[in-house]
Amino acid sequence: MSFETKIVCIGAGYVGGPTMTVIADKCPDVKVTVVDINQSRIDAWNSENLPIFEPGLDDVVKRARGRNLFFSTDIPAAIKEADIIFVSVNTPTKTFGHGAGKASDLQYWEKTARNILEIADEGKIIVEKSTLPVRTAAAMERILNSNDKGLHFEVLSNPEFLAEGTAINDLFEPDRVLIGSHQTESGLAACQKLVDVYAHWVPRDRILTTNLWSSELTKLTANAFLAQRISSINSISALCERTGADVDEVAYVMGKDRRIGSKFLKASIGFGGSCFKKDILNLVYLCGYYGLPEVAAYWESVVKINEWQTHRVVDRMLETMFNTIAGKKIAVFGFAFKANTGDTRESPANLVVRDLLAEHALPVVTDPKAIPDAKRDLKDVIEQVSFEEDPYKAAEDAHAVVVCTEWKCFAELDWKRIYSSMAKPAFVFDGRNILDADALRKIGFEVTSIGKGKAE
Ligand SMILES: NC(=O)c1ccc[n+]([C@@H]2O[C@H](COP(=O)([O-])OP(=O)(O)OC[C@H]3O[C@@H](n4cnc5c(N)ncnc54)[C@H](O)[C@@H]3O)[C@@H](O)[C@H]2O)c1
Ligand SMILES: O=c1ccn([C@@H]2O[C@H](COP(=O)(O)OP(=O)(O)O[C@H]3O[C@H](CO)[C@@H](O)[C@H](O)[C@H]3O)[C@@H](O)[C@H]2O)c(=O)[nH]1
Repeated sequence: MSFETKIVCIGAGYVGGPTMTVIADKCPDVKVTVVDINQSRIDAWNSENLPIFEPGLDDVVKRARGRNLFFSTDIPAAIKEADIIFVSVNTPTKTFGHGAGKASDLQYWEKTARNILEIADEGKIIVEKSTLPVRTAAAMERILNSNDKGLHFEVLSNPEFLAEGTAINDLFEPDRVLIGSHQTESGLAACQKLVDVYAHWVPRDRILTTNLWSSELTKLTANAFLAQRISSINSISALCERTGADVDEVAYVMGKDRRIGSKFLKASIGFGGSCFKKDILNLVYLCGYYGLPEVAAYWESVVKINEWQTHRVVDRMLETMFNTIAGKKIAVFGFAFKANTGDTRESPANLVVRDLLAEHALPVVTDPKAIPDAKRDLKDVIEQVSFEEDPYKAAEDAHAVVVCTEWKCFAELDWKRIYSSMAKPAFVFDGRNILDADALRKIGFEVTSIGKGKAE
């Protein structure tokens, strides 16, 4: 079958895989090829065992794969035939040199630009799908348009707003799709081509177009605002614990004010994931770079409060468990950074486990999806941590259970059974406020929740 439009996506990760799968599903007239340098990732995308766990993803891949959706490591062939190239490679925080610990590491990004330049023999539309510092498109254009083949590349910014665990739904029904372009004739024409792709299923009034820099900056800002809400409520959770206020009640009532809204006000042991911390630190770096130290400090505090909140978990454990947890088995319920994903990148559970080890406790990690990634993340301390698929076994003889991930299955466990197998007194630290604390107390547990002080 010949396709009118050919899309290629470089980078078959958490973003490239699901976004391209949905584009292929919704646009049967478009050929979509997802390429990656990682052979085993591509093999997994072509198998029954996809490389990432995302509810609903398997069915959509099955519908489109082999029809108009292809996964390949043949990057040159894909680049050659593409009209539109999405770049969705990783853009982690730089760990070396200038800007280390804050700035984006753009080496993977630049490599793809040079790869495209080397292989392409006609001009193409290049779409930034990765999250990037504002004004990256200018660098991309300089590299691409430095060719001596007389080719013109138009760069668009089309940041992705999906959240892991709900990616398929977020992609099927996005709040908005954002496309940034130059406001020139060729920029606007390229923008229209991408609008036409999304218009296959996204209502036109939800496809928003802006200039390139607004689009790039909006992505960083959206993540910073979401994370800021979590740090704000988490900071208040500490005050609730001292005063007898209940953070869930405070958040609920505040959220009823439509100007505030109810979402992203769930107090927790802190936000995790590959994006929030990285993107805020990038914003902090950019503010410094553009001579705005006060703005940088404002956003950096969001990350600082988050780390503080996670460290408070073991502090509170010590306070409650007679100032020592040395030699005590502690069951860590959940290692994924949030529910419904096996992703553990920047998971607060990682920090909790390390704090437990610093106190010479004996952590046992259980998680329905994330044990393989947990083992990878804890490689350096693997001898001191146990892993257990079965949460009941993880809790056997434990002095405490600490809930680190909001998996619904943890709330549905038989907590009487857990209580009977634990050392006494049996402590529960609910780092996500997902358990019925009163019911647990009736069983006999000593329960500590986030942002809930002693009544009266
Ligand atoms: N994970 C999310 O939920 C999410 C959501 C929105 C935006 N983002 C952004 O999207 C980007 C990708 O994130 P991700 O979570 O999908 O990362 P990821 O690490 O899961 O995937 C990136 C992929 O790019 C591949 N890659 C790197 N260099 C390459 C090259 N030169 N050629 C071909 N392939 C190459 C890697 O092998 C990897 O498979 C990041 O900028 C991230 O900030 C992520
Ligand atoms: O009220 C809340 C909401 C979330 N979280 C935690 O915050 C983290 C991030 O959650 P979420 O935003 O749902 O997941 P991500 O997949 O990290 O998605 C964020 O990061 C993506 C990458 O840039 C963006 O595309 C998404 O819009 C943005 O929500 C997780 O640890 C959650 O447990 C809370 O503690 N309280």
